Amino acid sequence: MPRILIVEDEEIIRSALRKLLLHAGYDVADAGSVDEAERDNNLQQFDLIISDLRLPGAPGTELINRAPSVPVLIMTSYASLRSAVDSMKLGAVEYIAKPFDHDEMLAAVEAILSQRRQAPAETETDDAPVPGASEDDPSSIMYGECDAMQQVFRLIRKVAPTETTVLVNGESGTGKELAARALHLLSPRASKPLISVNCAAIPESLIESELFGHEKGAFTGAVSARTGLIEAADGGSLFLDEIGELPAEAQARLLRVLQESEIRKVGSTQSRKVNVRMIAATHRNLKAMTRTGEFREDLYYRLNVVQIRIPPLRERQADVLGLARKFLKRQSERMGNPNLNLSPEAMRLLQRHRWPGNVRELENAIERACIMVEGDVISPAMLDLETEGEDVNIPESLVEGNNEQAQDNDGSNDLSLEDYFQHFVLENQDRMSETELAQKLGISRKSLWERRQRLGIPRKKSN
Ligand SMILES: Nc1ncnc2c1ncn2[C@@H]1O[C@H](COP(=O)(O)OP(=O)(O)OP(=O)(O)O)[C@@H](O)[C@H]1O
Repeated sequence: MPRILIVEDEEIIRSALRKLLLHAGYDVADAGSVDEAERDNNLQQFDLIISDLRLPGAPGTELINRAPSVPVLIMTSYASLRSAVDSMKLGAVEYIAKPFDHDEMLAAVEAILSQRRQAPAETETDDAPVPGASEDDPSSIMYGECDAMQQVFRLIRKVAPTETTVLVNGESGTGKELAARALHLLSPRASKPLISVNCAAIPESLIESELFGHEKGAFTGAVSARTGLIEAADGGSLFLDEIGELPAEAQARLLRVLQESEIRKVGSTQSRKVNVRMIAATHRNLKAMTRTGEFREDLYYRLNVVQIRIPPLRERQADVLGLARKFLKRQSERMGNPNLNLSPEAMRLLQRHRWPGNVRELENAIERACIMVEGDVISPAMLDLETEGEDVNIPESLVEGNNEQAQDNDGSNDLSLEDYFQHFVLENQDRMSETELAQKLGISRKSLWERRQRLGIPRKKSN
Protein backbone atom coordinates (compact mmCIF):
# COMPACT_ATOMS: atom_id res chain seq x y z
CA MET A 1 0.00 0.00 0.00
CA PRO A 2 1.60 3.34 -1.02
CA ARG A 3 2.62 5.52 1.94
CA ILE A 4 1.81 9.21 1.76
CA LEU A 5 2.90 11.98 4.12
CA ILE A 6 0.78 15.15 4.34
CA VAL A 7 2.51 18.30 5.62
CA GLU A 8 -0.07 21.03 6.17
CA ASP A 9 -0.49 23.46 9.04
CA GLU A 10 -4.18 24.17 8.48
CA GLU A 11 -5.95 21.57 10.55
CA ILE A 12 -9.15 21.48 8.47
CA ILE A 13 -7.37 20.91 5.17
CA ARG A 14 -5.01 18.38 6.72
CA SER A 15 -7.75 16.23 8.18
CA ALA A 16 -9.92 16.44 5.02
CA LEU A 17 -6.98 15.37 2.88
CA ARG A 18 -6.09 12.62 5.30
CA LYS A 19 -9.63 11.24 5.14
CA LEU A 20 -9.70 11.45 1.36
CA LEU A 21 -6.44 9.53 0.98
CA LEU A 22 -7.29 6.92 3.63
CA HIS A 23 -10.61 6.37 1.91
CA ALA A 24 -8.82 5.92 -1.41
CA GLY A 25 -6.74 3.13 0.17
CA TYR A 26 -3.44 4.86 0.95
CA ASP A 27 -1.44 4.59 4.13
CA VAL A 28 -1.27 8.15 5.48
CA ALA A 29 0.84 10.06 8.02
CA ASP A 30 0.67 13.80 8.64
CA ALA A 31 2.54 16.72 10.18
CA GLY A 32 2.07 20.45 10.66
CA SER A 33 5.54 21.60 9.60
CA VAL A 34 8.68 20.40 7.86
CA ASP A 35 10.53 20.00 11.15
CA GLU A 36 7.70 18.03 12.72
CA ALA A 37 7.52 15.82 9.63
CA GLU A 38 11.22 15.07 9.87
CA ARG A 39 11.22 14.59 13.63
CA ASP A 40 8.37 12.06 13.62
CA ASN A 41 9.11 10.14 10.43
CA ASN A 42 11.77 8.65 8.27
CA LEU A 43 10.96 10.76 5.21
CA GLN A 44 12.61 8.40 2.75
CA GLN A 45 10.12 5.64 3.49
CA PHE A 46 7.25 7.52 1.87
CA ASP A 47 6.15 7.04 -1.72
CA LEU A 48 4.84 10.58 -1.89
CA ILE A 49 4.87 13.73 0.22
CA ILE A 50 2.06 16.23 -0.22
CA SER A 51 2.98 19.54 1.33
CA ASP A 52 1.65 23.04 1.58
CA LEU A 53 4.15 25.57 0.24
CA ARG A 54 3.87 28.01 3.11
CA LEU A 55 4.21 26.51 6.56
CA PRO A 56 5.36 27.71 9.94
CA GLY A 57 9.17 27.48 9.76
CA ALA A 58 10.74 26.09 6.61
CA PRO A 59 8.65 26.21 3.42
CA GLY A 60 7.27 22.96 1.98
CA THR A 61 9.83 23.04 -0.83
CA GLU A 62 12.50 22.29 1.75
CA LEU A 63 11.16 18.71 1.81
CA ILE A 64 12.56 18.28 -1.69
CA ASN A 65 16.06 18.67 -0.23
CA ARG A 66 15.36 16.66 2.89
CA ALA A 67 13.83 13.69 1.04
CA PRO A 68 15.53 13.82 -2.34
CA SER A 69 14.30 10.45 -3.55
CA VAL A 70 10.63 11.06 -2.68
CA PRO A 71 8.34 12.97 -5.03
CA VAL A 72 6.85 16.04 -3.41
CA LEU A 73 3.49 17.39 -4.48
CA ILE A 74 3.23 21.05 -3.51
CA MET A 75 -0.10 22.66 -2.69
CA THR A 76 -0.45 26.39 -2.69
CA SER A 77 -2.81 29.13 -3.60
CA TYR A 78 -2.30 31.92 -6.10
CA ALA A 79 1.12 31.05 -7.47
CA SER A 80 0.98 30.50 -11.18
CA LEU A 81 -0.58 27.22 -12.06
CA ARG A 82 2.13 25.56 -13.99
CA SER A 83 5.55 26.78 -13.22
CA ALA A 84 5.47 27.57 -9.54
CA VAL A 85 7.58 24.65 -8.61
CA ASP A 86 8.59 23.06 -11.86
CA SER A 87 12.22 23.88 -11.39
CA MET A 88 12.29 22.11 -8.06
CA LYS A 89 12.13 18.75 -9.66
CA LEU A 90 14.71 16.93 -7.66
CA GLY A 91 12.20 14.15 -7.18
CA ALA A 92 8.94 13.95 -9.07
CA VAL A 93 7.52 17.23 -7.94
CA GLU A 94 4.07 18.22 -9.05
CA TYR A 95 2.00 21.22 -8.21
CA ILE A 96 -1.63 21.66 -7.31
CA ALA A 97 -3.45 24.91 -6.66
CA LYS A 98 -5.75 25.33 -3.68
CA PRO A 99 -8.65 25.01 -3.56
CA PHE A 100 -8.55 21.68 -5.36
CA ASP A 101 -11.38 19.23 -5.69
CA HIS A 102 -11.11 15.65 -4.53
CA ASP A 103 -10.95 14.11 -7.99
CA GLU A 104 -8.22 16.50 -9.02
CA MET A 105 -6.12 15.60 -5.99
CA LEU A 106 -6.62 11.85 -6.38
CA ALA A 107 -5.77 12.06 -10.09
CA ALA A 108 -2.56 13.98 -9.30
CA VAL A 109 -1.58 11.48 -6.60
CA GLU A 110 -2.28 8.49 -8.83
CA ALA A 111 -0.37 10.03 -11.75
CA ILE A 112 2.72 10.64 -9.61
CA LEU A 113 2.63 7.20 -8.03
CA SER A 114 2.19 5.42 -11.35
CA GLN A 115 5.01 7.46 -12.89
CA ARG A 116 7.18 6.43 -9.97
CA ARG A 117 6.24 2.78 -10.45
CA GLN A 118 7.14 2.91 -14.14
CA ALA A 119 10.25 5.09 -14.10
CA PRO A 120 11.34 6.19 -10.67
CA ALA A 121 13.77 8.85 -11.86
CA GLU A 122 12.11 9.92 -15.05
CA THR A 123 9.27 12.32 -14.54
CA GLU A 124 9.75 15.00 -17.14
CA THR A 125 7.25 16.04 -19.75
CA ASP A 126 7.72 18.03 -22.90
CA ASP A 127 6.39 21.08 -21.11
CA ALA A 128 8.52 21.14 -18.04
CA PRO A 129 12.22 21.33 -18.52
CA VAL A 130 14.39 20.11 -15.66
CA PRO A 131 17.21 22.01 -14.06
CA GLY A 132 19.45 19.83 -16.22
CA ALA A 133 18.25 21.96 -19.11
CA SER A 134 20.50 24.66 -17.69
CA GLU A 135 23.41 23.25 -19.66
CA ASP A 136 21.35 23.82 -22.72
CA ASP A 137 19.87 26.84 -24.31
CA PRO A 138 16.70 28.95 -24.13
CA SER A 139 15.64 27.09 -27.27
CA SER A 140 15.28 23.90 -25.23
CA ILE A 141 12.67 25.71 -23.15
CA MET A 142 10.87 27.81 -25.73
CA TYR A 143 10.62 27.62 -29.49
CA GLY A 144 11.92 30.44 -31.70
CA GLU A 145 13.74 30.31 -35.01
CA CYS A 146 13.04 33.80 -36.31
CA ASP A 147 15.52 36.67 -35.91
CA ALA A 148 13.45 38.42 -33.26
CA MET A 149 13.39 35.34 -31.02
CA GLN A 150 17.05 34.58 -31.65
CA GLN A 151 17.73 38.09 -30.36
CA VAL A 152 15.65 37.33 -27.25
CA PHE A 153 17.57 34.09 -26.71
CA ARG A 154 20.91 35.89 -27.00
CA LEU A 155 19.83 38.33 -24.31
CA ILE A 156 18.55 35.54 -22.06
CA ARG A 157 21.85 33.66 -22.42
CA LYS A 158 23.75 36.79 -21.45
CA VAL A 159 21.66 37.87 -18.48
CA ALA A 160 20.63 34.50 -17.03
CA PRO A 161 23.95 33.64 -15.30
CA THR A 162 24.04 37.04 -13.54
CA GLU A 163 22.14 38.21 -10.47
CA THR A 164 20.54 41.06 -12.39
CA THR A 165 16.87 41.86 -11.95
CA VAL A 166 15.04 41.48 -15.25
CA LEU A 167 11.83 43.03 -16.49
CA VAL A 168 10.12 40.97 -19.19
CA ASN A 169 7.76 42.94 -21.36
CA GLY A 170 5.25 41.75 -23.91
CA GLU A 171 1.62 41.25 -24.76
CA SER A 172 -0.41 38.56 -23.09
CA GLY A 173 0.39 35.05 -24.31
CA THR A 174 3.74 35.90 -25.91
CA GLY A 175 5.75 33.64 -23.60
CA LYS A 176 6.90 35.97 -20.80
CA GLU A 177 6.55 33.25 -18.21
CA LEU A 178 8.55 30.83 -20.35
CA ALA A 179 11.27 33.47 -20.73
CA ALA A 180 11.37 33.83 -16.94
CA ARG A 181 11.68 30.10 -16.63
CA ALA A 182 14.56 30.09 -19.11
CA LEU A 183 16.28 32.86 -17.13
CA HIS A 184 16.00 30.76 -14.00
CA LEU A 185 16.98 27.43 -15.52
CA LEU A 186 20.04 28.91 -17.21
CA SER A 187 21.18 30.52 -13.97
CA PRO A 188 23.30 29.10 -11.14
CA ARG A 189 20.06 29.03 -9.14
CA ALA A 190 18.52 26.37 -11.38
CA SER A 191 18.44 23.69 -8.70
CA LYS A 192 16.65 26.02 -6.28
CA PRO A 193 13.00 27.04 -6.41
CA LEU A 194 11.47 29.21 -9.08
CA ILE A 195 8.35 30.64 -7.52
CA SER A 196 5.94 32.27 -9.95
CA VAL A 197 3.39 34.65 -8.56
CA ASN A 198 0.68 36.27 -10.59
CA CYS A 199 0.06 39.61 -8.92
CA ALA A 200 -3.24 40.02 -10.77
CA ALA A 201 -4.62 36.73 -9.52
CA ILE A 202 -4.25 37.41 -5.80
CA PRO A 203 -7.03 39.33 -4.10
CA GLU A 204 -5.71 42.78 -3.24
CA SER A 205 -6.30 42.31 0.47
CA LEU A 206 -4.10 39.19 0.55
CA ILE A 207 -1.21 40.23 -1.65
CA GLU A 208 1.03 41.43 1.14
CA SER A 209 0.59 38.41 3.37
CA GLU A 210 0.96 36.05 0.40
CA LEU A 211 4.20 37.66 -0.73
CA PHE A 212 5.78 38.53 2.60
CA GLY A 213 4.10 36.06 4.96
CA HIS A 214 2.47 37.03 8.22
CA GLU A 215 2.76 36.52 11.93
CA LYS A 216 0.12 34.80 13.97
CA GLY A 217 -2.64 37.29 14.79
CA ALA A 218 -1.41 39.91 12.28
CA PHE A 219 -5.00 40.26 11.06
CA THR A 220 -8.35 38.55 11.52
CA GLY A 221 -8.01 35.03 10.23
CA ALA A 222 -4.23 34.85 10.68
CA VAL A 223 -4.49 31.91 13.05
CA SER A 224 -0.89 30.86 12.61
CA ALA A 225 2.30 32.38 11.22
CA ARG A 226 2.91 31.72 7.50
CA THR A 227 5.94 31.90 5.28
CA GLY A 228 5.48 34.21 2.29
CA LEU A 229 6.18 33.34 -1.33
CA ILE A 230 9.32 35.52 -1.37
CA GLU A 231 10.79 33.54 1.50
CA ALA A 232 9.79 30.31 -0.23
CA ALA A 233 11.95 31.42 -3.18
CA ASP A 234 15.01 31.94 -0.95
CA GLY A 235 18.12 30.82 -2.82
CA GLY A 236 16.18 30.69 -6.08
CA SER A 237 14.23 33.08 -8.28
CA LEU A 238 10.94 34.87 -7.83
CA PHE A 239 8.87 35.57 -10.93
CA LEU A 240 6.38 38.37 -10.36
CA ASP A 241 3.96 38.25 -13.28
CA GLU A 242 1.62 41.18 -13.93
CA ILE A 243 3.78 43.37 -11.72
CA GLY A 244 1.79 46.42 -12.88
CA GLU A 245 -1.13 45.16 -10.79
CA LEU A 246 0.74 45.31 -7.50
CA PRO A 247 -1.02 47.68 -5.09
CA ALA A 248 0.88 50.69 -3.70
CA GLU A 249 1.66 49.30 -0.23
CA ALA A 250 2.98 46.05 -1.65
CA GLN A 251 5.10 48.07 -4.11
CA ALA A 252 6.71 49.88 -1.17
CA ARG A 253 7.44 46.62 0.63
CA LEU A 254 8.85 45.04 -2.51
CA LEU A 255 11.15 48.01 -3.00
CA ARG A 256 12.57 47.39 0.45
CA VAL A 257 13.21 43.75 -0.43
CA LEU A 258 15.10 44.83 -3.54
CA GLN A 259 17.08 47.51 -1.72
CA GLU A 260 17.92 45.63 1.43
CA SER A 261 17.46 41.96 0.55
CA GLU A 262 15.31 41.68 3.66
CA ILE A 263 11.71 40.80 4.25
CA ARG A 264 9.51 41.60 7.17
CA LYS A 265 6.36 39.53 7.63
CA VAL A 266 3.08 41.35 8.04
CA GLY A 267 2.67 41.99 11.76
CA SER A 268 6.33 41.40 12.55
CA THR A 269 8.93 43.82 13.83
CA GLN A 270 11.83 41.66 12.75
CA SER A 271 13.41 41.39 9.33
CA ARG A 272 15.01 38.37 7.80
CA LYS A 273 17.65 38.30 5.04
CA VAL A 274 16.59 36.64 1.82
CA ASN A 275 18.60 35.80 -1.26
CA VAL A 276 16.20 35.95 -4.18
CA ARG A 277 16.70 36.84 -7.82
CA MET A 278 13.76 38.87 -9.08
CA ILE A 279 12.24 38.56 -12.51
CA ALA A 280 9.16 40.66 -13.18
CA ALA A 281 6.84 40.74 -16.17
CA THR A 282 4.13 42.99 -17.46
CA HIS A 283 2.05 43.64 -20.56
CA ARG A 284 1.62 47.24 -19.45
CA ASN A 285 3.80 50.28 -20.01
CA LEU A 286 5.28 50.64 -16.53
CA LYS A 287 7.15 53.79 -17.45
CA ALA A 288 3.89 55.47 -18.42
CA MET A 289 2.35 54.16 -15.19
CA THR A 290 5.08 55.91 -13.20
CA ARG A 291 4.00 59.20 -14.80
CA THR A 292 0.40 58.75 -13.68
CA GLY A 293 1.52 57.68 -10.21
CA GLU A 294 0.12 54.15 -10.59
CA PHE A 295 3.56 52.59 -10.28
CA ARG A 296 6.45 53.77 -8.11
CA GLU A 297 9.24 55.24 -10.15
CA ASP A 298 11.96 54.04 -7.76
CA LEU A 299 10.60 50.49 -7.98
CA TYR A 300 10.43 50.73 -11.75
CA TYR A 301 14.12 51.60 -11.97
CA ARG A 302 15.04 48.84 -9.53
CA LEU A 303 13.18 46.25 -11.60
CA ASN A 304 14.10 47.53 -15.01
CA VAL A 305 17.83 46.84 -14.83
CA VAL A 306 17.63 44.73 -17.97
CA GLN A 307 14.51 44.65 -20.07
CA ILE A 308 13.62 41.76 -22.36
CA ARG A 309 10.84 42.42 -24.82
CA ILE A 310 9.05 39.36 -26.16
CA PRO A 311 7.63 40.27 -29.57
CA PRO A 312 3.98 39.55 -30.37
CA LEU A 313 3.41 36.52 -32.60
CA ARG A 314 2.38 38.73 -35.54
CA GLU A 315 5.98 39.96 -35.57
CA ARG A 316 7.29 36.40 -35.77
CA GLN A 317 5.34 35.16 -38.74
CA ALA A 318 8.22 32.85 -39.69
CA ASP A 319 7.73 30.91 -36.45
CA VAL A 320 3.99 30.29 -36.67
CA LEU A 321 4.13 26.96 -38.50
CA GLY A 322 7.05 25.71 -36.42
CA LEU A 323 5.15 26.47 -33.22
CA ALA A 324 1.99 24.91 -34.65
CA ARG A 325 3.90 21.70 -35.46
CA LYS A 326 5.38 21.61 -31.98
CA PHE A 327 1.95 21.92 -30.36
CA LEU A 328 0.47 19.42 -32.82
CA LYS A 329 3.16 16.87 -32.01
CA ARG A 330 2.63 17.27 -28.30
CA GLN A 331 -1.14 17.04 -28.58
CA SER A 332 -1.06 14.02 -30.91
CA GLU A 333 1.24 12.23 -28.46
CA ARG A 334 -1.15 12.98 -25.64
CA MET A 335 -4.06 11.68 -27.69
CA GLY A 336 -2.17 8.64 -28.95
CA ASN A 337 -2.68 9.60 -32.61
CA PRO A 338 0.72 10.25 -34.23
CA ASN A 339 -0.83 10.70 -37.70
CA LEU A 340 -2.54 14.02 -37.05
CA ASN A 341 -1.51 16.75 -39.46
CA LEU A 342 -2.58 20.11 -40.89
CA SER A 343 -4.18 20.51 -44.31
CA PRO A 344 -2.43 22.99 -46.67
CA GLU A 345 -5.42 25.37 -46.27
CA ALA A 346 -5.15 25.17 -42.48
CA MET A 347 -1.45 26.05 -42.72
CA ARG A 348 -2.25 29.03 -44.94
CA LEU A 349 -4.86 30.22 -42.46
CA LEU A 350 -2.38 29.95 -39.60
CA GLN A 351 0.09 32.07 -41.53
CA ARG A 352 -2.52 34.70 -42.41
CA HIS A 353 -4.04 35.08 -38.96
CA ARG A 354 -3.05 38.11 -36.82
CA TRP A 355 -2.88 36.22 -33.49
CA PRO A 356 -4.18 38.84 -31.07
CA GLY A 357 -3.88 36.22 -28.29
CA ASN A 358 -0.33 35.39 -29.42
CA VAL A 359 1.24 31.96 -28.78
CA ARG A 360 -1.43 31.03 -26.26
CA GLU A 361 -4.12 31.51 -28.90
CA LEU A 362 -2.18 29.30 -31.34
CA GLU A 363 -1.66 26.64 -28.70
CA ASN A 364 -5.37 26.66 -27.82
CA ALA A 365 -6.42 26.54 -31.48
CA ILE A 366 -4.26 23.47 -32.15
CA GLU A 367 -5.40 21.74 -29.00
CA ARG A 368 -9.05 22.36 -29.86
CA ALA A 369 -8.57 21.21 -33.45
CA CYS A 370 -6.93 17.97 -32.30
CA ILE A 371 -9.97 17.23 -30.20
CA MET A 372 -12.51 18.19 -32.88
CA VAL A 373 -10.83 16.47 -35.82
CA GLU A 374 -12.44 13.39 -37.30
CA GLY A 375 -9.78 11.46 -39.14
CA ASP A 376 -6.22 12.67 -39.32
CA VAL A 377 -6.30 15.96 -41.21
CA ILE A 378 -7.04 19.30 -39.53
CA SER A 379 -8.97 21.66 -41.79
CA PRO A 380 -9.30 25.48 -41.32
CA ALA A 381 -12.79 25.14 -39.83
CA MET A 382 -11.43 23.02 -36.98
CA LEU A 383 -9.01 25.74 -36.01
CA ASP A 384 -12.02 27.91 -35.31
CA LEU A 385 -10.09 31.16 -35.48
CA GLU A 386 -11.99 34.37 -34.98
CA THR A 387 -12.35 36.37 -38.17
CA GLU A 388 -10.61 39.69 -38.19
CA GLY A 389 -12.64 42.86 -37.85
CA GLU A 390 -15.68 41.08 -36.47
CA ASP A 391 -17.68 43.62 -34.55
CA VAL A 392 -20.11 42.66 -31.84
CA ASN A 393 -22.37 45.37 -30.65
CA ILE A 394 -22.54 45.36 -26.87
CA PRO A 395 -25.71 46.89 -25.51
CA GLU A 396 -25.13 49.77 -23.11
CA SER A 397 -27.00 47.95 -20.35
CA LEU A 398 -24.57 45.08 -20.57
CA VAL A 399 -21.48 47.23 -20.55
CA GLU A 400 -22.50 48.87 -17.33
CA GLY A 401 -24.08 45.75 -15.91
CA ASN A 402 -22.82 42.87 -13.83
CA ASN A 403 -22.55 39.20 -14.52
CA GLU A 404 -26.15 38.36 -13.77
CA GLN A 405 -27.44 41.09 -16.03
CA ALA A 406 -25.23 39.81 -18.76
CA GLN A 407 -26.61 36.35 -18.33
CA ASP A 408 -30.21 37.56 -18.30
CA ASN A 409 -29.72 39.47 -21.49
CA ASP A 410 -27.69 36.77 -23.09
CA GLY A 411 -30.39 35.08 -25.15
CA SER A 412 -32.15 38.19 -26.41
CA ASN A 413 -28.96 39.83 -27.63
CA ASP A 414 -27.45 36.69 -29.04
CA LEU A 415 -24.28 37.47 -27.16
CA SER A 416 -22.84 34.71 -25.00
CA LEU A 417 -21.53 35.50 -21.55
CA GLU A 418 -18.03 34.70 -22.75
CA ASP A 419 -18.40 37.05 -25.73
CA TYR A 420 -19.63 39.73 -23.40
CA PHE A 421 -16.77 39.15 -21.01
CA GLN A 422 -14.22 39.20 -23.80
CA HIS A 423 -15.52 42.37 -25.39
CA PHE A 424 -15.94 44.17 -22.12
CA VAL A 425 -12.38 43.39 -21.12
CA LEU A 426 -10.97 44.31 -24.52
CA GLU A 427 -12.80 47.59 -24.61
CA ASN A 428 -12.02 48.70 -21.09
CA GLN A 429 -8.68 47.28 -20.13
CA ASP A 430 -6.69 50.28 -21.27
CA ARG A 431 -8.49 52.67 -18.99
CA MET A 432 -9.26 50.37 -16.07
CA SER A 433 -7.05 48.45 -13.71
CA GLU A 434 -7.66 44.73 -13.22
CA THR A 435 -9.39 45.55 -9.94
CA GLU A 436 -11.78 47.97 -11.62
CA LEU A 437 -12.49 45.54 -14.45
CA ALA A 438 -13.24 42.77 -11.97
CA GLN A 439 -15.50 45.06 -9.95
CA LYS A 440 -17.44 46.13 -13.04
CA LEU A 441 -17.86 42.53 -14.09
CA GLY A 442 -18.91 41.55 -10.60
CA ILE A 443 -16.22 38.89 -10.28
CA SER A 444 -13.00 38.53 -8.27
CA ARG A 445 -9.59 39.51 -9.64
CA LYS A 446 -8.62 35.87 -9.44
CA SER A 447 -11.55 34.78 -11.54
CA LEU A 448 -10.91 37.62 -14.01
CA TRP A 449 -7.38 36.35 -14.40
CA GLU A 450 -8.48 32.74 -14.73
CA ARG A 451 -10.98 33.66 -17.44
CA ARG A 452 -8.35 35.62 -19.31
CA GLN A 453 -6.17 32.52 -19.28
CA ARG A 454 -8.98 30.20 -20.32
CA LEU A 455 -10.21 32.39 -23.14
CA GLY A 456 -6.73 33.43 -24.29
CA ILE A 457 -7.87 37.04 -24.24
CA PRO A 458 -5.36 39.40 -25.72
CA ARG A 459 -4.72 42.73 -24.12
CA LYS A 460 -4.18 45.80 -26.22
CA LYS A 461 -0.58 46.71 -26.64
CA SER A 462 0.22 49.52 -24.28
CA ASN A 463 3.92 49.98 -24.90
N1 LIG B 1 8.16 30.34 -27.75
C1 LIG B 1 7.30 29.45 -27.25
N2 LIG B 1 7.49 28.14 -27.45
C2 LIG B 1 6.62 27.23 -26.98
N3 LIG B 1 5.52 27.54 -26.28
C3 LIG B 1 5.30 28.83 -26.03
C4 LIG B 1 6.17 29.85 -26.49
N4 LIG B 1 5.69 31.04 -26.08
C5 LIG B 1 4.58 30.79 -25.38
N5 LIG B 1 4.33 29.47 -25.35
C6 LIG B 1 3.19 28.82 -24.71
O1 LIG B 1 2.10 29.74 -24.80
C7 LIG B 1 1.39 29.83 -23.56
C8 LIG B 1 1.47 31.27 -23.03
O2 LIG B 1 2.81 31.53 -22.64
P1 LIG B 1 3.16 32.34 -21.30
O3 LIG B 1 2.24 31.94 -20.20
O4 LIG B 1 4.62 32.21 -21.07
O5 LIG B 1 2.79 33.80 -21.82
P2 LIG B 1 2.73 35.17 -20.99
O6 LIG B 1 3.29 36.20 -21.89
O7 LIG B 1 3.39 34.98 -19.66
O8 LIG B 1 1.17 35.39 -20.85
P3 LIG B 1 0.37 36.28 -19.75
O9 LIG B 1 0.89 37.68 -19.88
O10 LIG B 1 -1.05 36.17 -20.18
O11 LIG B 1 0.65 35.65 -18.42
C9 LIG B 1 2.04 28.82 -22.63
O12 LIG B 1 1.30 27.63 -22.64
C10 LIG B 1 3.42 28.63 -23.20
O13 LIG B 1 3.91 27.34 -22.91
